Amino acid sequence: MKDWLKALPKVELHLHIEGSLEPELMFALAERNGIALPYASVKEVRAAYDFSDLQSFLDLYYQGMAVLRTTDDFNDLAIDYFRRAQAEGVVHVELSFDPQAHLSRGIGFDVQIEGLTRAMRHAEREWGLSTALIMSFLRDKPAEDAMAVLEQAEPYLELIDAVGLDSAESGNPPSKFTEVFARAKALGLPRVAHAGEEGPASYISEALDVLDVCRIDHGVRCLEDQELVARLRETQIPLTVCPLSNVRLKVVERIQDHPLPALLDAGLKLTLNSDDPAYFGGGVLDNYLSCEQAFGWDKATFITMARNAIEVAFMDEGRRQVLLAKLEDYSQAA
Ligand code: HPA
Ligand SMILES: [Zn+2]
Repeated sequence: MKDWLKALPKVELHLHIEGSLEPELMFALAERNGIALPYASVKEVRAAYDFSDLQSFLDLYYQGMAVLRTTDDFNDLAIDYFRRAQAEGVVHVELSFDPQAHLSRGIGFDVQIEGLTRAMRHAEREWGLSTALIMSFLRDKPAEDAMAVLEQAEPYLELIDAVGLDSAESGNPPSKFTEVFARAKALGLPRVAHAGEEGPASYISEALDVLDVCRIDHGVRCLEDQELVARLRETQIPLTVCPLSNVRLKVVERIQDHPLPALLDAGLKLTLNSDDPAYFGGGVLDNYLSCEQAFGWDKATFITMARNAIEVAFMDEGRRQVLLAKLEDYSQAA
């Protein structure tokens, strides 16, 4: 099954590119930029990744990304991830980035976007990997800051496929960003948002009602509201679920306790993703494998997950048809 899951054409819809920074690259970039790290070794970094909740992770996530300073750094970060992703059978990646977390360190928007989009072009050329870019707003910062970033992004809108909402969820409801998301919509940008990871089910409803999102990142707490579950089933709004992330951030205690089987039983449109692979113990394939081990899902279930992701990805219709056909061929051979 491992080989079969590896060769299954998989799509990654929920990936924070800054969360793909492996300790080895963190050290290399720190040296290149003359930055001192608070760790003596790669081993020490990995040992520090013992999180009690989302905030304890975010503290290290923002600390780690401080090694990213130049266009080359952003390029190298994304190339490093794309190389690993394609090697584990990922055929399309939607990477989100957190411009505010870099602007606040004096790193220009142009530096970030030029580095990331150079890597995206390289991935398409070198590995035939298609990509999309999601610009995420930090929900624990004022909405005015997000609006300012959106304004700054306007010259680059051609390069941005959607906007998102991430960082500390509790106490930062989607409605805080009503105007920002309305502006993004007016600019023609599709919208997604993290909701129902640590925050309540009502944040998922709010993201749908107020931000008019087309996908929910995480969304696992929807099960606390059966009316919402019915709505998600009827509309087939996709959830980008990240099981290993949920274990590492103690949203659930063990993978066996994860609500994925209940979400599946409820008829929801689910996809499997990695979130922050360098911090949570693995990429997309590891997330698929952990579900196989925990829930014993059959091939048909994994094919459905992979197909869901292709169906709801931000990709052109030609590419979507190619990937659907590729998946169909693969499932026939199964
Ligand atoms: O898992 C996450 N949740 C919220 N914000 C984030 N930013 C990076 N990863 C995450
Ligand atoms: Zn996330």
